[in-house]
Formats: sequence, structure tokens, C-alpha cells
Amino acid sequence: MTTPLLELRRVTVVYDRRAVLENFSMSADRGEFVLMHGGTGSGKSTVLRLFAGLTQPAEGEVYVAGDRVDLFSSEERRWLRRSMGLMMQESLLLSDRSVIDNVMLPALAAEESYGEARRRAMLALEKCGIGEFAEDLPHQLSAGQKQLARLARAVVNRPAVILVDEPVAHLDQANAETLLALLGAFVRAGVTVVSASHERHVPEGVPVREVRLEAPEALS
Ligand SMILES: Nc1ncnc2c1ncn2[C@@H]1O[C@H](COP(=O)(O)OP(=O)(O)OP(=O)(O)O)[C@@H](O)[C@H]1O
Repeated sequence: MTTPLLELRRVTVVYDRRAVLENFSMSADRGEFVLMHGGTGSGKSTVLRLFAGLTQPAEGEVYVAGDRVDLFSSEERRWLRRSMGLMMQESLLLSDRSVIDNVMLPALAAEESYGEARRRAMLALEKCGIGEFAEDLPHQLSAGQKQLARLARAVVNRPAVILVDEPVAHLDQANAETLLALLGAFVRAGVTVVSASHERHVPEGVPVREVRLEAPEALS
């Protein structure tokens, strides 16, 4: 049996003395689209944050590529995050920098040279279909284009894992389909995408693993 790329084993997360996830297990393989769905407060973002090393479990184990990342030091967790493509709810585009400058940031953080970071950022923007907006400021983009720019920024370091929180929220159907098709193309190229979503938005024609989360009883 091969080791899953991502795995939670009997994880419990507690915020303010309240368990959000309790004894929760899941796993994801390479080249799989994982849909985490469930209502508000059910812990979808918390699962993404566990894999990114942004939240620590009170109990249980978190594995990425076989490594026990919940035991990582804060420096190791920073490197873990740099190796992943993150589209978290709080990770907005910086409003005072051009789109390409935003997309370059993770490449610069990964210690690429300025020239290489810019080249990769342009490739990522082109792959996401918005190369022509590279020099614009984020406010000049539509909601759909901003979301594509966030995806370009998430994939600039060619990650094996992309973690996305509500990727198509607030997008019209055409933009949602474009974004899902791009996520599907990354999955077909062998990337594992974990998507947290209120609704069942999945790309066509790729292996999908569905994980349904229930809000803790006190909230339901
Ligand atoms: N840093 C935190 N401190 C305290 N409580 C938190 C924190 N982060 C999340 N929570 C609580 O944990 C629960 C699960 O949050 P989480 O964001 O994982 O849910 P979600 O399923 O992603 O919700 P939504 O769909 O609304 O984004 C919520 O009740 C939330 O208020």
C-alpha cells in the first residue's frame, strides 16, 4: 500500500475549549481532488490549516508525504507552507502591488532570484489565462480575474499540493467553471487539490474524494 500524500489520523482540534474536529481521520493521494464540504463552522478551513501547519491538533497526527508535520518546528512549518499552493480565505492580493508582483511573492519567499520569480509568475499567469493583466493593480481586475490571480500565486512554485478555501464563492457560473477547469488540469498533472466548499463544486473528469464534515453538536 502506498503512503497517502496527505493524512489526518484521529485528529482533534480545540478552539476556546470547544472541539471543532473530534477524532477525525482522512487521507488524500497524489493526483486527487478532495472536496471537503459541510456547513459553516464544520471545520473545513481547519482541515486546510492543519495540512498547512497553521493550526496544531490537540490530539492526533498530521502527515504530509509521510512526514509528521504536527511535530515540525515553526521554521519547518514555514518551509512546508512554501512548498504548498495556498488559496486561503485570508490570503488576499496586496492592493498596492501589481498582479505580477503579487504572484511573484511566493517565489521570492522560496529564495528564487528576482528574474526567475518574475519568469515563473508570468508563466503561472499565462497558465491561468490572465497574462494580459500582469501589470495591472488588483482593483482593476474583476472578481473572477482576481481569483485566477490568487490561483496563479498559489501555483507559482509548482506545488504538489494546492489547498483552496471556497474557490468559487462569489463567482458567476462562467468564472466558476474556468477556475474549476484549471484546478482539474492541475489534478490531471498529478497535483493533489484539497478544496473546502459549502457546495459540491468539483472539476469534471478527475478522481474526486468527498469528505463531508458535520458541525459540532453544540452548533447544530
Ligand atoms: N482561531 C480560532 N479561534 C477560535 N475559534 C476558531 C478559530 N478558527 C476557527 N474557529 C471556530 O472553529 C469552527 C470551525 O471553523 P472553520 O473555519 O474550520 O469552519 P468552516 O467549515 O471552514 O466554516 P466556514 O464555511 O464558515 O468557513 C468555527 O466555529 C469557528 O468559529
